[in-house]
Formats: sequence, structure tokens, C-alpha cells
Amino acid sequence: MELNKYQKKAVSHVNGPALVLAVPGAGKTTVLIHRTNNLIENHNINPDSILSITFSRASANDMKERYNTTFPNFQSTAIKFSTIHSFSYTILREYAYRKNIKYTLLEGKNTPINKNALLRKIYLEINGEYITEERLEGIVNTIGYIKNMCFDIDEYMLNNNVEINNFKEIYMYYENYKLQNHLIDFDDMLVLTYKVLKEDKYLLNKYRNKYNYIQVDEGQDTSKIQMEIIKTIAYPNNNLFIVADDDQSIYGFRGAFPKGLLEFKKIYPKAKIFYMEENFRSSKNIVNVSNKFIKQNTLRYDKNLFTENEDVRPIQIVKAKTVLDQYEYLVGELKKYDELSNTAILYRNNISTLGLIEYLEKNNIPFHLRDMKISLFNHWMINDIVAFLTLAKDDTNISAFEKIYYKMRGFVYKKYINYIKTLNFNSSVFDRILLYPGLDEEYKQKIIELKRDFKYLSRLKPCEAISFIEEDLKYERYLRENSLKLGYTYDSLKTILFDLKLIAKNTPSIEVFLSRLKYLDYLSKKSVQAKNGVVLSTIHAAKGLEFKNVYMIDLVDGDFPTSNSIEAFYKGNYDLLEEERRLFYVGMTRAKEVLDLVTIKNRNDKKVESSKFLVEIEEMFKK
Ligand SMILES: Nc1ncnc2c1ncn2[C@@H]1O[C@H](COP(=O)(O)OP(=O)(O)OP(=O)(O)O)[C@@H](O)[C@H]1O
Repeated sequence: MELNKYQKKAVSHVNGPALVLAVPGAGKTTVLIHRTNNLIENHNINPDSILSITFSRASANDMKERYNTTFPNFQSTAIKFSTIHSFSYTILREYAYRKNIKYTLLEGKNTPINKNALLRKIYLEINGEYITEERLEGIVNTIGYIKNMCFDIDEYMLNNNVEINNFKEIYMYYENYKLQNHLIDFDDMLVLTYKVLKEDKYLLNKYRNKYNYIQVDEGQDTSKIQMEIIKTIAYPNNNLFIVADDDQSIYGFRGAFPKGLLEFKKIYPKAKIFYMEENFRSSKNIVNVSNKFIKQNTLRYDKNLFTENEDVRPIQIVKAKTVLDQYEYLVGELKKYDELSNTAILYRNNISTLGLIEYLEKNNIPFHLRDMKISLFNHWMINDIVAFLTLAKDDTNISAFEKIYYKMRGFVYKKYINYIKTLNFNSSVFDRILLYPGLDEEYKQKIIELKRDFKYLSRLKPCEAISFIEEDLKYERYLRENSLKLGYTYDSLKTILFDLKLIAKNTPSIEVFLSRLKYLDYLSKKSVQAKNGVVLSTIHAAKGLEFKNVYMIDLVDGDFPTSNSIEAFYKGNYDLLEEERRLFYVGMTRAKEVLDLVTIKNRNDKKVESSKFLVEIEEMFKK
């Protein structure tokens, strides 16, 4: 591969601070590998003294592998390719050894105590209710954000509107618990390492002397604390080489701090800034539109994305009438390809996969789900519907009843549940409630009606059954009243119900429907390992990847960009909307040849608007 002149310039940089600002597909990793080799071969720099920091373990391995294939005569064993976390942990372990402290990790493999389990327990203890998976993710991200931005908790609480109940109490409990038990999570690794470097001169000097040359990939997603660690180690020579694309910074919610890049010249007035603006990945059509699109952001280094690649196929905007039409369209497209691993369907939210997986399976299209941290089929709402149907089929099932008794009409109290647990397990839960001492006739009548309705429910077709749960059993009322408390918009919860009905429509009975859900769950889990199907991924998880064909779906206003970001924008805060735009841009720039932007006009039988971003791109075509 022949490097272009801009890549060559960056590669030949040796001493002092440098920031390489690159566009998507500019060959950032390529440049880092070639520069590493240049330092060693042409400048006699000891491979031991080069530290290359990447965003994830996968990219650290990838970089090492690429180095070895590009320069097979010089194996990379001595060069350190590492994530910032694993680098920090090396320092911290050494510190712990010297001070005779034993830290136990709360995250990663083989941990005796798991971070999520601990936070679930704390949440239950403080708030008296079980936490949803999404809310847990929210807490984890917020804690991460505070640590990575080097905030003090009080300062953070003062300046932010935190939607999680008793967040400060949860935070303090978690911090104290860890402190007392010498437990640390990944965020603490960074905070503690920074502290160690400030306090322990021996370690500071040891690592400063060891790593004379520091390179950072994906600099746009480096957080404040990470940057502080890197700067501290690089001082005073400041042989710091950062490759970044500020337009691809998409982890602001976790504490990524791209503004740090915008200040690079202030921190290092003598820093060299290199630009790499040629995209080697995508067709001219995709590059030109993406370039115009990202220029609407204001907080950025201005760059001019260009390519020598040919036009292949104009970006296509597809407006499906309904969600079903969207799936039909995708299936039609996918059937055109012999090989699917070159094709990706990208979305903003994981929720988009529920109906999609049903459709792909029905059409025998293999798929590969990336990054399924939480199984969608384990979603609490799906568990609720399963519990309703299980109870309908067997009204002695107390564990199903316990999941939903307060989510439907009938006013069943916790004390009744405790009471009926002491009674004969083989009788109907409703009959058992009737035995509770002192119930009045009117209430008993309500319970008898509820029992009758569950019998009726058991005889319905699955799709009608879900509607009956929603309307007659008043599950919809529960969702409407609690959605925000549970961390959702009511519309997004309706979408899950809608997708469940879509699956239900294809099944003849409740039993078949329940086993279909189990099967789809099994398929999704299995697909994480599969390599031969169409790739289904959130845009976040597709970062750094490239595909011949990309379909971005569910491009609906309020979902993408999120309604939060739109509201914040109207109140004068542009950060969130700018991050949404960057995310959209990351999605678009994954495509080499085919890029389809797909929206829908109706969802849950309601008209929805196309994403503002899509409308904007459509306008560009008219000009
Ligand atoms: N000088 C070059 N000539 C031809 N192809 C190149 C050159 N430099 C890089 N490439 C190719 O361009 C593609 C994009 O490179 P790479 O994945 O390193 O980009 P990137 O800058 O990391 O992209 P992104 O930030 O979008 O993830 C790769 O397929 C790479 O092999």
C-alpha cells in the first residue's frame, strides 16, 4: 500500500507533541503502524519505549496483528499495544504490591463480586424496588461520567438534573462499600492510577523513563482523566502522538472529552497538527454527502473529507409506510446478495432488533448480532407479557402472578401475596385471595371477575391476547403511568408491544407464541458468534468497522436524533444534538458502496416524522 502525502507527513513525525486530525476511512491505524516502524527503523528508537494506547482490547490486538503482517521482519513483541485501562492497571498493581494492598476487581472475568449485581442490590436497598437493566446501565454510565470527567459528586449533583431516584445516596453507598472492601471497578482504575502518579514519585519516574514515545488512537473518545494520565506520563518530553477524529466522538455520555482535542494547541503551543482528509473507504457519493452533513456541527475542527474513489451508487432515502414495509424492503434487499457478512443493518437503539429478527428468521436470512449486552428477550416488558400468558394458562402459578399483580387492574396488595403463599399451592391464586380475612363483597367480586378474565385470556389467539392484556387488564395504564419512572418514553414501550404483536400474529396459539420467543432469544444469543450473516449492530458498536452495504433503519425523529437532544437544542444546549449528528455520521461513513437511509411513516398506528437528519440530507439532494 502506497501512503499518500498527508499520511507520509504524519508518519515521519518523531519528537514533540502532535495531533493528527483525520476523517473516517483515512487510514488512522495504518498511519500509527507505519509511524511505529519509522521510529524503530529510521530513528533507532527502542521498541520497548513505545506505548500505543487504543480504545478497546480488540483494537489493541488488531493493531498488533496489523503491525506484524505489515512488517513481518520485525515482530512487535517489545512494543506495547494496550488499552488505557490495562496500562493503568499495570501501574496500579505495582503500587499495590509495593504498599501491600490487595485490590479486587469488580468487573471483567472471574470477579468474586460483580459490579452490576452490587449496584442492583444497593438500588433495591435504597429505593425499595428492583432496577431495570436500562436504568442500571444509566447508573453505570453516570458513575463513569463523573469519574472520567473528574467531577466531585456534589458539584455534579448541583449542575445536573439526575433522573435516577436517590442517585447521590446510591453513589456514596457504592463508593464507601468499595473503599471498605478494597474493591475497584474500571473507572476507579483510572482515578487511582492518576492519584498514584501524583503521589508516588518512584512510579511516576519509572513510567516516564520507560515510555518515551506515546501514541494514542481514537483520541476523540479519550476522557479527561485518561488524558491527564497520558499527559502526566508523557511529561516533560511530551513525545505524544494522538490520532483522532473529533467528528466521530460518540461516547460523551460516558465521559469522552473531545473538547480536550480542541484545546491541544493551548496545552502544547508547539504542537504540530496534521490533517488526513482523504477517505479510502467510501464511494464519492457517500463521502460528499457525509462531508456536507457533518459541517453543520459547530464545535469541531473543520476538515474537508474527500476521496479519489469513484461514484458507485447514490445514497438512497427509503420511506416505508409501516414498520412491516421497512422489514419487507430489507428482506428484498438482502436476498439480492450472495454473501451477507459484507452487509450491515445499523440502528440507534437495540429495540429495533425485536421485530427485525422475527422477520429475518421467517425469511431464512442468517444474521450476526454484535454487542448484545442485554438480551432483548429478557426485557422486563417481555417478561411481563410472558407472565400474563403463563398465569392465564395456569392460574396457580404464583411466581408469574407475583411479577404482574400490581401492573393490572384489581388492586391486589403485597400483603395478599404474602398471605396466599401460605395456602395450598395447587389452587388458583384468585381463589386463594378470596380467602383473605375481612375482604368486602365488592372487592371479592372484582377478584372473581379477574379470574374469569384470565380464563378468557387463555383461550384467545396470541395477538388478541396481548391487546386484551393491554386494554382489558389495564397493563397499558400501568405503562403510561410508570414509563418515565422506569426510564422510557411511553411510545418506546408501545413499540415493544407492537413488535410482540407482530411476532404473535405469526403464531397460532399462546403456547407456540411463548416457545417462539424462547427460540428467537436462543437464535439471538447464538448469532453473537456467527460470522456469516448480515451484521445487526447499534451504530456505537459499529465504530471502526466498514461494510460494502449499509442500511440505517428506524430513522424517526425523536428516536434519532433523540427527543432529549432536540429539547436541549431548543433550550440553547447544542452538545447532545451535535453528538447525535456525529453518531449519524459514524453510521453513514461505515459504508463503502451502498448506503440506504430508511425511515417509516407510521408506527404503532400513529404517524411519525422522519429524522431531521434524513430530511436535511434529502434537501441536499434537491440542491
Ligand atoms: N494509502 C492508502 N491507500 C489505499 N488504501 C488505504 C490507504 N490507507 C488506508 N487505506 C485503507 O482504507 C481503509 C480505512 O482505513 P482504516 O480502517 O485504518 O481507517 P480509519 O481512519 O481507522 O477509519 P474510521 O475512523 O472510519 O474507523 C482500510 O481498508 C485501509 O486498508
